[in-house]
Amino acid sequence: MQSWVKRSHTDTAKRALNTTSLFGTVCFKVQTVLIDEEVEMVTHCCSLIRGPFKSLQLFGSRDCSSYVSRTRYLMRLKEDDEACRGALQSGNVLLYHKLAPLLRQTQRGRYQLHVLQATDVKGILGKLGKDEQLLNTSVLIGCSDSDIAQFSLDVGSLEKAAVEEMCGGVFIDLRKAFFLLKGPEAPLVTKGQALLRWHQTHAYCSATGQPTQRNQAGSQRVCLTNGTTYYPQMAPVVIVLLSDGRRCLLARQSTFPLGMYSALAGFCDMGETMEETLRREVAEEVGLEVESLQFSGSQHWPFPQSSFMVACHATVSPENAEVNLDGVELEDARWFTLEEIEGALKRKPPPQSTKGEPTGFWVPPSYAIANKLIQEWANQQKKL
Ligand SMILES: NC(=O)C1=CN([C@@H]2O[C@H](COP(=O)(O)OP(=O)(O)OC[C@H]3O[C@@H](n4cnc5c(N)ncnc54)[C@H](O)[C@@H]3O)[C@@H](O)[C@H]2O)C=CC1
Ligand SMILES: [Mg+2]
Repeated sequence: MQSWVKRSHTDTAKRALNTTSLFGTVCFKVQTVLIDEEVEMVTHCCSLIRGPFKSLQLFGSRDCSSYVSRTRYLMRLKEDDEACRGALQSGNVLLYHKLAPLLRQTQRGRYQLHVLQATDVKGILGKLGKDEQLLNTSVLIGCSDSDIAQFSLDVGSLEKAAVEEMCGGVFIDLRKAFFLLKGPEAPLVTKGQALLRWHQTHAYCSATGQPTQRNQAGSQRVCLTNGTTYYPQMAPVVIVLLSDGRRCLLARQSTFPLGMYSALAGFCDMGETMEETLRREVAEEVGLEVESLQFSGSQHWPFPQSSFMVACHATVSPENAEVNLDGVELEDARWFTLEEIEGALKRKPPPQSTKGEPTGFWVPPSYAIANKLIQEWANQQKKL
């Protein structure tokens, strides 16, 4: 049956499919990509190639999990500028203004990410008399559960209040936004910001001083003069909760909010393993020798720049648990009992305007991986 389909049309159909989002919206994309008289033929070709639209999936993904399909889809968008531009046209866009994300308040007063369609963004740009090309400066940050490519875009060149009014949202500083958002929205908003910030600070090659050019997805930049490729980077950090079997060690820097204590953390030196960093940081900051360690999890941490936090539990012997503080970085470090930790986990952070020491110490909020380490330690101790 396929023999009567002209090869050129089959190829055109394949190209059209390659510029669509993962599922759905095929008819729309075909119509935008092709001239009218080709649409019917191409639509038929599409069904021959992929089967009916409803079951259309790229990469033969009926056999794969949807996670694998989405991952492969994103991988291709990073490699294929044209496909990425196509995905952007029907994608979801998170707006930022000078790196502050756009949130909206629900009727119950809760804050959510304000996710816009690319067509809405174009409408806003048009109304504000800006070139639609600004949309093309978006960077790819993921793929939604409904298989729509997700992008982030900084509209810092537009008037903030005007965009807020048109969108019915508000741009909120990331530190606050991170605290207000729940579930997967928090890491998504930080990823979007981190990638935009990386592009804003890597416009030039550090070897030649010449401009670098990004790919459409924003997953890399290339120096036009010497061809060096730059990729977005995170600085690796080890964060560790020390235990002497009975108590855990928390510390504070003078720059922390009043009363907050956290796990020890430190940047990896060039060439170090995670284990070496952990051992060194503990020795440097509190003068203790680690006996054993156990990996717990990891987190991208956007403050003040992008860090890749690797979280571990570690033990020291109770006989050698006397803290010898490095006063340069830390203001205080103390051993805390399970009872004290349980109290701190329940305590809410004091309002920022609070003057003087709050009554009782508190620990980082749940979105910080330090909190997870502390929770894990407390749960473990309760079992003993
Ligand atoms: N998500 C979480 O739960 C927590 C995250 N953190 C984060 O961990 C990171 C590291 O913690 P610190 O105790 O401050 O590290 P640290 O103990 O290594 O000390 C910071 C110092 O290390 C030097 N340094 C070396 N490489 C650096 C790099 N790539 N970037 C910045 N400074 C570098 C600088 O002199 C800086 O003053 C911080 O960004 C902090 O925000 C800290 C505690 C909890
Ligand atoms: Mg440190």
